[in-house]
Amino acid sequence: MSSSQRLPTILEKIHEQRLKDIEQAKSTPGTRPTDLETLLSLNVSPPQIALVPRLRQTPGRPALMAEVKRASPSKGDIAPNANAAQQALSYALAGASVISVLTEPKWFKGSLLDMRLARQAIDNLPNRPAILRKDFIVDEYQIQEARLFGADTVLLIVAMLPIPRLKLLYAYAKKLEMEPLVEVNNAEEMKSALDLGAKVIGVNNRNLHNFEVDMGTTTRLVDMVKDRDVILCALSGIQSNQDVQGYIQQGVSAVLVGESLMRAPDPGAFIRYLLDIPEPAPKDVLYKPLVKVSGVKTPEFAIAVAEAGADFVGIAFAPNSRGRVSLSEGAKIGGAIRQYRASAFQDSPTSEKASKDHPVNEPWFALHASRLSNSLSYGAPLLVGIFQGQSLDEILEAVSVAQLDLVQLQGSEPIQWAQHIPVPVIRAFHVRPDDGGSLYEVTRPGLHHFLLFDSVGKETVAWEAIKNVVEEGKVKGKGEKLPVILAGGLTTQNVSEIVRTAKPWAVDITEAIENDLENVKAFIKAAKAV
Ligand SMILES: O=C(O)c1ccccc1NCC(=O)[C@H](O)[C@H](O)COP(=O)(O)O
Repeated sequence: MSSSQRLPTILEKIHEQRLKDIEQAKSTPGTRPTDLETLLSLNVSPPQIALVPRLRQTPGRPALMAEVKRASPSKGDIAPNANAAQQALSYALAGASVISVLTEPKWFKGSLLDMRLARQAIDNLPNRPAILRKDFIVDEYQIQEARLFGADTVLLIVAMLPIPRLKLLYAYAKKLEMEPLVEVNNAEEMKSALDLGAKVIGVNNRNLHNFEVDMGTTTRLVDMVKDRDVILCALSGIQSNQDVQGYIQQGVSAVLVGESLMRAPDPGAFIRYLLDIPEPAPKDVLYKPLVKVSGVKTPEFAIAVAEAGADFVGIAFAPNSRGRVSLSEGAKIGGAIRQYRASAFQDSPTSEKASKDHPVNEPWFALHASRLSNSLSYGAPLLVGIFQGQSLDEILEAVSVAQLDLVQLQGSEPIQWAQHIPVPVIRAFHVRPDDGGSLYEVTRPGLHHFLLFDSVGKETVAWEAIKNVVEEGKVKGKGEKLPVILAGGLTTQNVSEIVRTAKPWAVDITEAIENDLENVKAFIKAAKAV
């Protein structure tokens, strides 16, 4: 024990239970200490990020540690039906720097699986928050579990640990490249944390003897860390923007919020309120879709299509495609597009310097759609190679020979191939009118970058069948639907109406209309006339 005070009863009980849990896990085949050692040496633990720089990314406002907490000893059930992955994703998209996941099952109704799923839900974000295993850590074994289940850091509670044990656990966490959050509740514990060399110290406003929350607990300890290289966090009881503002004025750098976030009907909106982050502009408005013209067979026609305002030029390498091009024809079209782009780039005003800010977190498909839309600002189209039933080697050869900007896979290829192709991938799905909810796999983030919905045969794409999937792309509190490319049966006559109802990110006209440039121009005009 670190102080002469008796451990609070609930901590004693939790401590005792956690020791039993650890013993049981250690004696279970598959999770014995030697198993965990082997798993760590195999590098199967997900890659980690460093806590301190992640917490320092938000100059001008405190970093938020947003907690997944279904229940607690002091409050009983808080949000017993909460979904850890969904909660974590909404925290991450709203600007949390850390997702704290309570993994204690008995009093907090949490688990390591919760933490793993929370991690998976945010894994494809370009600037994901760090994952904190919030538990009662008394053994190195729990730190190993934390790493294997995707944590970037762990909590060490000074009140629970004799100083020599605290030192060993702190050193072990550092050995696994985790800077722990060290929790204190009074000046004596703060001194122990500082002596330890802790870089991230959290002051718990909750008195663990009687559960009373005194928001002044953090305030009284602020001076002890002044002028030190320590990130000070206020933990517990934070419910309002005024609470956060008060701590900022006192020099607190981070706040940890559990219960009030778990009770908020819209956690994203609540985070924006807590941190004074403005509401994002709604994106679900009518905007001009991008246009992809596919089936281009010659360099001359590719340039004419580019000049007509197409955003993508599609060339088909698929053997059974009507507009099939050979590798050498593809190379000539690729060369022409590169040349066209170089002259468009020279004519355009000097580009803005790339932003040095950290990337903003957006859902996977929205992120890639907005990045690509921004990259089109030079007015030159991107070249897409379309493949069906071909080997990965054939695809890679065509990417290199024709200098493709994107690859379109027509659907029968393994979904993981996107990981092996060095340019972004559009995945096509052929939709039958009765496909309804069977399209969930297509929206899996982290593999292909863009979704193209095509019809089966010559019909117009069955928009109604995929409407729900596209609408459900909306992430709670973010209000964005899935950006999709629509193809199949689109014509100059029907495209305006489809754009108005389906609001696709892009539309595709296939077969390049037998080199009918006037039709291509009319299609582009109709698609963009919203
Ligand atoms: O929350 C409890 O009742 C509790 C009881 C005993 C030990 C720990 C406990 N909570 C863990 C925490 O540190 C809080 O979950 C965390 O600081 C968030 O607090 P809040 O925002 O008040 O939910």
